[in-house]
Amino acid sequence: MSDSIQERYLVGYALAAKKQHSFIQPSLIEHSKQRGIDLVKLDPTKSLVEQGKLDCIIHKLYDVDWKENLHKFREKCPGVPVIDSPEAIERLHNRVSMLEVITQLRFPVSDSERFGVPEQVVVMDSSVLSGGGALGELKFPVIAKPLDADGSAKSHKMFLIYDQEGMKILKAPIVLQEFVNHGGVIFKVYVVGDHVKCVKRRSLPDISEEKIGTSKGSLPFSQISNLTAQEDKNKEYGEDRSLETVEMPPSSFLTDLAKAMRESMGLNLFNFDVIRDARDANRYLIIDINYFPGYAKMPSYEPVLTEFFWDMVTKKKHV
Ligand SMILES: O=P(O)(O)O[C@@H]1[C@@H](OP(=O)(O)O)[C@H](OP(=O)(O)O)[C@H](O)[C@H](OP(=O)(O)O)[C@H]1OP(=O)(O)O
Ligand SMILES: Nc1ncnc2c1ncn2[C@@H]1O[C@H](COP(=O)(O)OP(=O)(O)O)[C@@H](O)[C@H]1O
Ligand SMILES: [Mg+2]
Ligand SMILES: [Mg+2]
Repeated sequence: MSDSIQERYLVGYALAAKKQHSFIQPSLIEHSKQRGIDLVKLDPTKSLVEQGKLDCIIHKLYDVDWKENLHKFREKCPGVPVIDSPEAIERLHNRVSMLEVITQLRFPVSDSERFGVPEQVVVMDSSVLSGGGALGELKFPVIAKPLDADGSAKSHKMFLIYDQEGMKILKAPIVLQEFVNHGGVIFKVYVVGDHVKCVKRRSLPDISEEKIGTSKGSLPFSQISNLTAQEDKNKEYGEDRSLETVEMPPSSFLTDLAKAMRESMGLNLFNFDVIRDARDANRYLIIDINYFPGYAKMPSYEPVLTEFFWDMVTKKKHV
């Protein structure tokens, strides 16, 4: 079929400048174009109905004006898929409601693999942090994570806390989460509609009982899974740890889990971080869920995203 008679579709995107730069790559534009899909940048400040005959919208913007703009568009054009609904995305902006998704899943667990989330408590009042009772049943070491997961640099600033003294650096609201030894590797599971792809990434190294006994205070870190091997080495988080020999979790387990999460959250574009308990190889813990992550780092990102756009514009089912 020649280009002139092939039906063409319009996918509008509304993304922050950094995200646009990493996601809307020439290779993706070209791939989609070949499939009859044109990617068009939206002006989030202007009415969406006046920006072309859109067949689908993708977005990662959180301000009130944008949500209002989207809301009006959804009312006027209810048949056009908006990927995803702001209300569904919102749940991932808080590290407590994010992991409640997992604890509420009614997913038939396989005979071997089990899943859950690490024990955690949320502290809303900074004065509680200086007293001894903030941890409840949890034991040191813990990871302290900002409660808000709103995409700001601040929301990724974490601390490994070894003792009560280390708690002094923290400010509420904060989530204190049990540190689980997991062999220094996380599995990042990317979800794009029906498509599920798992990759391995570096993580914090295990902490031995001996180290727990001798370490004091706190250790700050941020976005450790995005460090290169060299940066990882320089930061002295451990030896240069090769990921190649690490066994992947069974893919059917991850696919089933991703499907259950997708349906439960009503989201199509997200990834989640999974660790495997070093003391129990069949126990997997979900520690983080991210809306619209860095897909350009996912293998085959162009064909996978193009296929997803195709499914959306041709009105195949989406959650
Ligand atoms: O920028 P990238 O490509 O590293 O992507 C970030 C993600 O990295 P990942 O793809 O999981 O390795 C990153 O994932 P992590 O939180 O590091 O697990 C987030 O999704 C981040 O978005 P936000 O800051 O939480 O809104 C993502 O940032 P944005 O691209 O959305 O700003
Ligand atoms: N409970 C935990 N036990 C051990 N390591 C953890 C735990 N939670 C987080 N980490 C490590 O900290 C990193 C950052 O935590 P994460 O919750 O994924 O925050 P972010 O949203 O910034 O990616 C993880 O990729 C992992 O390396
Ligand atoms: Mg993470
Ligand atoms: Mg995250």
